Amino acid sequence: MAQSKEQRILEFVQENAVKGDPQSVVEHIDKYCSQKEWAMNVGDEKGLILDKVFKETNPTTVLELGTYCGYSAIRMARLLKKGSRLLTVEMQPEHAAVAKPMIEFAGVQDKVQILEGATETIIPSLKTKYEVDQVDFVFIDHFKNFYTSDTKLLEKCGLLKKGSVLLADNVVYPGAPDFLEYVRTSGHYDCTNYPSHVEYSDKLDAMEKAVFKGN
Ligand SMILES: O=C(NCCCCCn1ccc2cnccc21)c1cc(-c2ccc(F)cc2)cc(O)c1O
Ligand SMILES: [Mg+2]
Repeated sequence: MAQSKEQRILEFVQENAVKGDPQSVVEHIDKYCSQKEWAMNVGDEKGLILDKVFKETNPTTVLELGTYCGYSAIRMARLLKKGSRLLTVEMQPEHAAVAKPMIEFAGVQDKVQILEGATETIIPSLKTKYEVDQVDFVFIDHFKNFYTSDTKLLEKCGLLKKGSVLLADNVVYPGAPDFLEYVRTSGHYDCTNYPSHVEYSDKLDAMEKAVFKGN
């Protein structure tokens, strides 16, 4: 079976990065995807925005929608305080199959749990099956047309508390116009836009922070 791009990224990391060093793994994924093959990691430019917002939030329970190769999960896990955990949802098995060894190579497997499946089935099971009470930080980076429905689902399932932070990637490109419309007009969120660029590109993009104001 021919190797996938995602498997090539993993191999490059395993052969060049420092095992157990999440920063080294992040740097090597960026190196490969900026110099060899483009891939849809949040990347180094938007990654610095993710770091900043994550540090400001200092979350205990983190949810990520869209794992891909594990880049943003590793980027966040390297900043997680002791006793905190990150749950990341990935619907595509071939991506989860790369993210798992990537997360293990980075040495953050004890903080990160990959949940394989669709968000619409996993989100309603977080409280019962994964012992989640509420989430402090949600990084949204999966199908762009799922951002709004999954945000509403998080609300409905009582997973958000006053101050919970949603940070959404790609709100300009590929774009999530209905999500922007919803969080900016629903009255339930305080929103901030962070202009940036598509990973490893000069195309314009942005991230949107939406802080839940409580029910
Ligand atoms: O499509 C993107 N991401 C989504 C990947 C698929 C998610 C699948 N998935 C995972 C969990 C899950 C749960 N439920 C349902 C589906 C689920 C994406 C694309 C670009 C991009 C593409 C072309 C271009 F020319 C420029 C930019 C850039 C990004 O940063 C992106 O994030
Ligand atoms: Mg993205």
